[in-house]
Amino acid sequence: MTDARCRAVQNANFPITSHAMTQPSEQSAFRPTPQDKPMPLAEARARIVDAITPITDIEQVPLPAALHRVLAEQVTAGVDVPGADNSSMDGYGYRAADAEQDGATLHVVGESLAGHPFVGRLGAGECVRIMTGAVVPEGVDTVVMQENTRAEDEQVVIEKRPAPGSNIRLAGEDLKAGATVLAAGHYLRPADISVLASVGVSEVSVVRRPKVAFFSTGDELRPIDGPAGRSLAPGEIYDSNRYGLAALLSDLGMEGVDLGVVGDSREALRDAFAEAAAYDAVVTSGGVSVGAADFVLDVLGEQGTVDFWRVAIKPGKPLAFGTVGNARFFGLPGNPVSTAVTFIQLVRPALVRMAGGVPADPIRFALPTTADLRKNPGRENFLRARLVTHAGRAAVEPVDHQGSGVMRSMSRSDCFIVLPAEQSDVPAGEIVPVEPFAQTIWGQPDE
Ligand SMILES: Nc1nc2c(c(=O)[nH]1)N[C@H]1C(S)=C(S)[C@@H](COP(=O)(O)OP(=O)(O)OC[C@H]3O[C@@H](n4cnc5c(N)ncnc54)[C@H](O)[C@@H]3O)O[C@H]1N2
Ligand code: MOO
Repeated sequence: MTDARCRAVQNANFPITSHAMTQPSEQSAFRPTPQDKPMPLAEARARIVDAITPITDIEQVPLPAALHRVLAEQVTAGVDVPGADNSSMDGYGYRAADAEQDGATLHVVGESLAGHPFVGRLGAGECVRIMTGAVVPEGVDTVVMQENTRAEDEQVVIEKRPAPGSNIRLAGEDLKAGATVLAAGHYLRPADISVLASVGVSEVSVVRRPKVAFFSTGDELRPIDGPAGRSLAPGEIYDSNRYGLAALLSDLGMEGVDLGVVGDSREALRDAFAEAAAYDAVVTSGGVSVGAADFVLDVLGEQGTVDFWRVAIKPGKPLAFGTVGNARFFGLPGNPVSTAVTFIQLVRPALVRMAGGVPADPIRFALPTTADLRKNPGRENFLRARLVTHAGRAAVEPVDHQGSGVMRSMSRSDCFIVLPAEQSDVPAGEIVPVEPFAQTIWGQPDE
């Protein structure tokens, strides 16, 4: 294929969701070449997220099972929260007009407890003992906290008056009946479960979880649960990526479907692609570079479609994105750190959108690096690093070994140092952009 043809297809912004694109056809003959410039990460991310169609299948689940799911429909409040004006303090409720100065004495005519309201109306010079959360009786407009009073038999002396209207939480001040509690697309966190319970919701409609098939490719790979007692043959390595991918998917709340290890042959890959095509998404590791045994891109072209190949990041350059059947396809590079970085940067936002959610923009902040950083201009770099306190100030410390095969560099880190594509070496002490691993992944719809 000529460069010109590649360029034309890459720039055509073709509708990736169209039926034609999901069938092996002449269009699927599109193959990017290593002469094409890798795509900048921001463009790849926008392109992938735009290409994702959110799942619209709905499931009804009891509220306690809705944690970490995405609301499929907006929830409207059926009641006011709180349901009635109530006290925010244990103390005495009275009419401000009856206590014009400190030291005013009022007659205690009853009690209002949470769950046991005072029945009746307050007369002049009267007050009720009232507890936190108890309904404010008719006529009461102010509550004084108990510590600022002195009880004397049936009377109470208000030693220090609060401002009129104090310590009363108004009906509906949190939510009014009829108001939107949470919008469709809201990712449910523990506080949301509590808010939904506060309006009496016992069941919610949530989006079906994406089913994501994953497999690793490579003749050298040995599953960790292979024949007991057999040691690794020469050239074999344990298949760590598949387990890492399973964990990343599970962490994101996806339903992962493990299709195992697929050998480095076109036939084996064709079978695996055919099986994977039935899912919502497919994530693979390995076989996407230019090596003699790298067939993933070829088979993707034959059995599905290639949208783009190669992203200008390090690690993670030879990523392939496309479709296979109705599934979105993410062919991640095999070097373990590259697999993890591309999953975090590109697959994760795509799956959040597929799950009906809103991918949050990555959070980055600026910190000085404690060590020199090596960097060749060309690709955006994701160095693995730790947040530290250095000479009494927050700083970021890169880990020693930054090779894309050194997975311990990720496991010992808690953040990336993100160096822009055009950046060259950075001396210790310079301020660099830092992206923490632990950050909000699920944004929220406008509510
Ligand atoms: N001539 C070129 N060679 C390479 C290029 C290039 O541009 N030109 N790119 C390099 C980059 S960058 C990466 S990343 C790798 C990616 O290659 P593949 O996706 O084809 O990955 P493999 O060759 O299959 O494997 C790479 C490496 O990772 C190990 N691996 C693979 N799968 C697993 C697994 N499931 N668990 C653990 N380790 C795995 C594999 O054994 C290799 O060591 O290509 C560079 N080459
Ligand atoms: O850029 Mo590759 O993905 O690290 O070795």
